[in-house]
Amino acid sequence: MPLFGRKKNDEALRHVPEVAVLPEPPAPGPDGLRTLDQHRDYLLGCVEELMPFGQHVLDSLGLSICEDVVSDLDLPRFDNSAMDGYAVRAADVQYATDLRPVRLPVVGEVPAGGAAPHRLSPGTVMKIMTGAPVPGDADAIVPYEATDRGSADVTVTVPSTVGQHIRRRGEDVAEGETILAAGSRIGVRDVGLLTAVGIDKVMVRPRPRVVVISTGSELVDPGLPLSPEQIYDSNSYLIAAAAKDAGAQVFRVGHVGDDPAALKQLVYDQLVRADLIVTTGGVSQGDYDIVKAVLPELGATDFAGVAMQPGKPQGFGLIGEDRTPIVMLPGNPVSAFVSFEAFVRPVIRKLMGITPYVRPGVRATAAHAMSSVRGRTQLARGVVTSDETGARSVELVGGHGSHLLGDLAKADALVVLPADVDFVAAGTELEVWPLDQPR
Ligand SMILES: Nc1nc2c(c(=O)[nH]1)N[C@H]1C(S)=C(S)[C@@H](COP(=O)(O)OP(=O)(O)OC[C@H]3O[C@@H](n4cnc5c(N)ncnc54)[C@H](O)[C@@H]3O)O[C@H]1N2
Ligand code: MOO
Repeated sequence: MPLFGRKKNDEALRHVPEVAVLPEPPAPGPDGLRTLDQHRDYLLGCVEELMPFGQHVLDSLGLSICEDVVSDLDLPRFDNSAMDGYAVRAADVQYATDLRPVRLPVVGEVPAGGAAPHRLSPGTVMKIMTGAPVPGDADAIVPYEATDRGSADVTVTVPSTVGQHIRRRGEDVAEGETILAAGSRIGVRDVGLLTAVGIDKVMVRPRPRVVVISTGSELVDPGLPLSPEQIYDSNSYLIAAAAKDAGAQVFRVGHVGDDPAALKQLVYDQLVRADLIVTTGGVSQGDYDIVKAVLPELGATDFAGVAMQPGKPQGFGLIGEDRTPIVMLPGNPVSAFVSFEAFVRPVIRKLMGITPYVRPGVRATAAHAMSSVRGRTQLARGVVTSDETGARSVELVGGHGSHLLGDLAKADALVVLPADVDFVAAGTELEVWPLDQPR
């Protein structure tokens, strides 16, 4: 059943937009496969950053800003007190001690938010609260603790120096200063700074709306009973969680059975709210691998073998009237996850304008010998440890099987075993992709 009010008919579903043409895909190697880097770069070349728009500053957390932000204000805005106490002329109290206290009349009071008098006469003081503007000609603040806290007169028993406990106008941020450069990602502390200079909206690239669909007639939603031949749909949750972690606004549609018409209708229905669609399953050689069969009817698609393990069968397309990108991942759960890290996360980062699109890996030495498959970049699951000097080593968790979700959950990194080796000796330096690093 269609999920949205948009009118649909068979005619629309039969229509493959004429504009839907993909750029020339990378040529496969002699083994018929393209490399991981070639495939990722191809996908990145097929998608564009989302258009920026003005967003409330709190909703912009984690998003990429598309303008330089210049402060219209000095911070602090005016000279103000760092202490509750008395605004004084430092010269009047520079020699005050317990033995030689200085007594001065209190001629007024400045609360935070109160206007400061233009002038403090010599030989007088004013009560002042933290954050209140410093009266003209006052050049030091005497905290309550250095006085008898008097109201009409005050006795000062500690000497003061010029500038003491005064926060100077513009000493933190100067008017005209660039506080955030275009292309930066807005962090928690940026939200504090932006609002401190009075900015409530910023131009940012939005969170991509990512629709996640899993395919397979064997799938059942978690929480429901299973018959003996069924399994729970974990992929749609795993990929939805990963997309959320990457910064997307996720719509987890859930699973659809191996029914071509139902899949086509479902994907078509979702186009209205998708900046990116991610499916899992149905891209291999099986008799029921319907994604591969159906998606070309909705736009231009590219199904290819990538020289990686897991994650060899991959699909991509630009579908529907808006040429919405769709990434079609293999169904084995570890394959789907690894493919997400290799291809979908960079695509999401590009849509969001977050650079680098590909998160850089780190180096770690192999803690033990590792076997691999020559001709395929292996993305094995590993655990990284660091010694007291910060040097990292990595050991593998579990086997290479792309069904080993338990092992995947124990891992905290993907270990890149290069395509040109079938064996890695202990102590070899390897690239690893940390999984639990900040977005
Ligand atoms: N004759 C060949 N068979 C297969 C090949 C091949 O080259 N020739 N490639 C294998 C590889 S590698 C992979 S990866 C898989 C990919 O297959 P599909 O993308 O078509 O995925 P499915 O067949 O739908 O499922 C594979 C596997 O994963 C389980 N699965 C699927 N969806 C979910 C889900 N949402 N939650 C949990 N588990 C899921 C499914 O039950 C299967 O066990 O093809 C190989 N075969
Ligand atoms: O290449 Mo498949 O993705 O190993 O399991």
